[in-house]
Amino acid sequence: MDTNNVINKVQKLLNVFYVQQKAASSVTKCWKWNINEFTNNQVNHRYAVLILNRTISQKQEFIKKIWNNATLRIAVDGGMVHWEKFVNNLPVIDQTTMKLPDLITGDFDSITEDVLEKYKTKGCKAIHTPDQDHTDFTKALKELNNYCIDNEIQMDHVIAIAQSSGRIDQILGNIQTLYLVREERLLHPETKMYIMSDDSLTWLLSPGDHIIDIPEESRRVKGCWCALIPVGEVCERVTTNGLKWNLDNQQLKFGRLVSTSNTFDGSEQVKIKCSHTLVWAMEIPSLTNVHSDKENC
Ligand SMILES: Cc1ncc(C[n+]2csc(CCOP(=O)(O)OP(=O)(O)O)c2C)c(N)n1
Ligand SMILES: O=c1ccn([C@@H]2O[C@H](COP(=O)(O)O)[C@@H](O)[C@H]2O)c(=O)[nH]1
Repeated sequence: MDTNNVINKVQKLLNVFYVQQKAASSVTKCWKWNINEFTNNQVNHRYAVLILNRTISQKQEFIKKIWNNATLRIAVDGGMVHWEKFVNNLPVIDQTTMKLPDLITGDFDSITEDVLEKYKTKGCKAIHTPDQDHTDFTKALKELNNYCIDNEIQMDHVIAIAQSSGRIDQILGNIQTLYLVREERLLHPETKMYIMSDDSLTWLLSPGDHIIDIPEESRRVKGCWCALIPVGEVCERVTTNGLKWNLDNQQLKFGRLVSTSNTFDGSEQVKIKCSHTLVWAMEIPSLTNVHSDKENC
């Protein structure tokens, strides 16, 4: 075969590859979000829980269950101190039932030395992540991924327990971590990543179609909030179903329209089609005691 023939053949192969890639990327992706898989401890779902450096504000019963049923438990730096406080505040009989963290990670500038030593002695694995160009949260997810690869397991969900109060740099930094999970493939692409803050869950909606199962309580409790926020980029086109204030092929953009204080219309599912990435956040009242006085619909 002469050189021209070889070049022709390679070009044809490249064309086929290019057409296949284009076809694959033009297929709209559809994501199904069923948070009951971890909020209600449904069996057969693998998830990891991380405790970030904020007070744990969810109900004790909820945290006990989600923590003990997790496949992997990580305390991130000062998160370890909050976890210890949480356990010490439980009735004595419950304290012994709490599983230990599998990993304690971080640059260790917030955890106290005595707490770190105490849990190392109890057998928890401590991983020092000193890099100062990434947050301890981001680095903890890298360690989580290493753990999954080493142990040949794949998580369905990863839930980081934080708070949307206090330091605004940390609040936005945590959203940045959600973006890094996708952009830098910090986790397996099928693993869904959430931030749980007080009585809400936040996650990223990538361009495509999304079907979110709405827990019964979020539909029933009057004024349960949800939001669609174009944090990382302008979202040129958004269409929704299942919200009180639906969008119809509209643009979401800071300085123009941002969908905060939206709520559900009672449908079992919310459907969202978005051309660009959005931050989705929703209230799940039973996670905390704060809104227990809210009216039922
Ligand atoms: C451009 C730039 N800005 C800021 C920093 C500093 N920085 C970014 S992430 C990080 C580590 C933060 O650690 P974390 O434990 O997540 O938060 P802390 O409570 O220690 O502030 C630091 C110091 C940087 N490396 N580069
Ligand atoms: O106010 C805060 C402080 C921290 N976080 C998150 O927790 C981790 C660990 O924090 P350390 O201060 O290093 O213990 C940090 O990376 C943040 O993701 C927070 O959400 N709010």
